[in-house]
Amino acid sequence: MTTRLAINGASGRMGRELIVASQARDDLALVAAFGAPGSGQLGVDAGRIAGTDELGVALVSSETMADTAFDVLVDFSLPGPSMAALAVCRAQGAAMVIGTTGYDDAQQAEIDAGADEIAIVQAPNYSAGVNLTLDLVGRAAAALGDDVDIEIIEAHHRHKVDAPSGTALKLGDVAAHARGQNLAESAVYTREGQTGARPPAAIGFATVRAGEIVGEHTVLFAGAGERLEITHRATSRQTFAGGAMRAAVWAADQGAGHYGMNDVLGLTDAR
Ligand SMILES: NC(=O)C1=CN([C@@H]2O[C@H](COP(=O)(O)OP(=O)(O)OC[C@H]3O[C@@H](n4cnc5c(N)ncnc54)[C@H](OP(=O)(O)O)[C@@H]3O)[C@@H](O)[C@H]2O)C=CC1
Ligand SMILES: O=C(O)C1=N[C@H](C(=O)O)C[C@H](O)C1
Repeated sequence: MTTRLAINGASGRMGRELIVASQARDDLALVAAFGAPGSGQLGVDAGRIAGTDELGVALVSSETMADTAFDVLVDFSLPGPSMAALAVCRAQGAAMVIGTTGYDDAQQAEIDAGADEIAIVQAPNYSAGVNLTLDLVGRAAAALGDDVDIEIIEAHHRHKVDAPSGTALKLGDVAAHARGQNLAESAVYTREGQTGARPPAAIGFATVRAGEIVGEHTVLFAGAGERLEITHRATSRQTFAGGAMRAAVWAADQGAGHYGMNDVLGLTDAR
């Protein structure tokens, strides 16, 4: 069976990669490409936007989303626009694959509520490598316990608008959970001036924004006389796009629920 796929944020960095990745699968048919209402690329063929052959699907304003039928919507846009997309998916009973990061608590609560009605896959990172990294970090944090200091360092391109990255926050959440801590109570997002000594249970975050770095994450476990570092480096956005396409096909077959990439990949411990 072919899944009818719609993409929100289709002319963005990830949107263009999603268009390309959708063409590599014969179980997906791209039926709609949505962009910002004011985009100068409205009306342009999605294939042309992505640098491939014409696909016969033009970029249209996301304000028209409710007029189009699809089985699954893949959203890599911004938190605000993805909330509007969520409302359309709920109204249509379509599944949603959420790649967008940077939600506030109220927006995340709306996503959680939406998952009572439709299948939602939400992951801050759709690469298989990062999802295995989450598993490894959970195991390392549990094994090393309170004897080590945990710091998370992430680096991304200069265009990224949210910090720390969604992946860094998820890594922190997994590490905190594995040590019986709550990330909200342990996280240290900034340090400047007379900070005082490091609280032992702190989970620190450091953010780099530079050039065109696709996405790099290191979790540092520093103890007495040794240091363990677990690093993932994405070198192409195709790794995210391919994973999101896999999630889209999977989501189309699921009942209502809030799923992660661990469910799509069949991993039990990773998120
Ligand atoms: N989960 C994962 O694996 C990954 C997640 N991400 C996340 O995906 C998101 C997008 O990243 P990226 O592609 O780099 O960002 P971009 O800014 O390149 O893309 C976002 C797109 O959303 C569009 N947009 C803005 N407003 C609307 C609207 N109202 N309706 C529809 N589309 C709209 C923008 O259009 P315009 O430019 O015309 O304003 C733009 O094309 C980020 O949150 C990022 O963190 C990124 C990579 C991997
Ligand atoms: O904005 C990006 O580019 C990325 N965002 C995601 C995040 O916030 O974790 C995933 C990836 O690292 C790229």
